[in-house]
Amino acid sequence: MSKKPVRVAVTGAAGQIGYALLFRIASGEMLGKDQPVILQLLEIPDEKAQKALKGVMMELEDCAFPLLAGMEAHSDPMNAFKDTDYALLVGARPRGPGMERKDLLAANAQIFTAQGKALDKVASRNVKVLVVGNPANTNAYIAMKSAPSLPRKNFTAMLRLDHNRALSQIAAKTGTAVGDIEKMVVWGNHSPTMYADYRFATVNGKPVKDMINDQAWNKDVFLPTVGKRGAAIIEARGLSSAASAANAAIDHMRDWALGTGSKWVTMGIPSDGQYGIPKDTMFGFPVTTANGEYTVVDGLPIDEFSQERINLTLKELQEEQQGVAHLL
Ligand SMILES: NC(=O)C1=CN([C@@H]2O[C@H](COP(=O)(O)OP(=O)(O)OC[C@H]3O[C@@H](n4cnc5c(N)ncnc54)[C@H](O)[C@@H]3O)[C@@H](O)[C@H]2O)C=CC1
Ligand SMILES: O=C([O-])CC(=O)C(=O)O
Repeated sequence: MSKKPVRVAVTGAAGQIGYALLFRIASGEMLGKDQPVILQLLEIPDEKAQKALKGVMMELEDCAFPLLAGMEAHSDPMNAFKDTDYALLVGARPRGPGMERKDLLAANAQIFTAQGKALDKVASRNVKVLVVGNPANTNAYIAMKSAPSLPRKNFTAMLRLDHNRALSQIAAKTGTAVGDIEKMVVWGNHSPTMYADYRFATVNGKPVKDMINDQAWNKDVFLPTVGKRGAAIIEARGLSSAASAANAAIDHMRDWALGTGSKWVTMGIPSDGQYGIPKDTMFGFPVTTANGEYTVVDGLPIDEFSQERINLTLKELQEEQQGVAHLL
């Protein structure tokens, strides 16, 4: 017997990440090739955005995806999030000319407060929320704080693109296959302060750290390359990462829903105090997942260099949180 459809809400559905994301969700790449989905798509109440969304929906129709059990266009989160099982919050206000980080934070705080409240009221009590829109960690924190009746653990931020970027850089450096690398970690904020950490990584069981054995490369090449990759893509493409961001969102949700076994992945999740990160800070941690739940890989040794990097990204996140505290 075929499975009951699940409801997947996507915000910013007519944007460039949306265009790279929706077709893959509808084809079963996120939740499995046997899981029908109903897409509940949210765009701003603007004629041009809603018209563009209709165009994307026409294309989704034209794919005749067997797993696409329904599709809705919305301009109000209270409708878009009704009974939703999964919510991918992609839509956000991008940084415009002359905008400071705090202006961006304030503009997005309004969006994510409203969306958190709507999720709180109308979503499934088991909803799995992934925030992609930047600043992703703080937006996820705001949504979580605005949804007090939902479990905190339901709210996550996307660090998976950083994780995947780190894997590719290590594969290139060591001349190995991406798929053979295990135990990569990216700590902290989705921003250039993130700490991509390959101290525990292995390739076919061999330690990557020993294969590279070059702390100067780690500090001066690897970390800046991964940390500033988003800016490098913008510089090259004239547009920010979209297909790779959508791919990371699929990876994040698929692993959360379907399980990783013993494989480590990075998720931005509200801290329970692990590694000295204050409770509720939306922080990138190594996790494994099973039965729809994630578990932090705890107790890893943190050396002096790593502690410094973790402190730096934590400080930035705390400043972002303080910047929006008056709005919550
Ligand atoms: N966490 C991560 O790793 C990454 C995050 N991003 C972020 O993802 C976000 C989306 O990127 P793109 O799709 O390239 O941008 P985009 O500008 O192409 O699309 C964003 C869409 O969101 C819509 N939108 C804005 N406010 C909304 C709201 N309140 N409700 C519903 N829809 C709303 C806009 O109308 C637009 O269609 C940006 O904030 C970007 O910085 C991008 C790449 C990686
Ligand atoms: O840098 C940006 O604006 C987009 C982004 O988050 C990324 O590519 O990591």
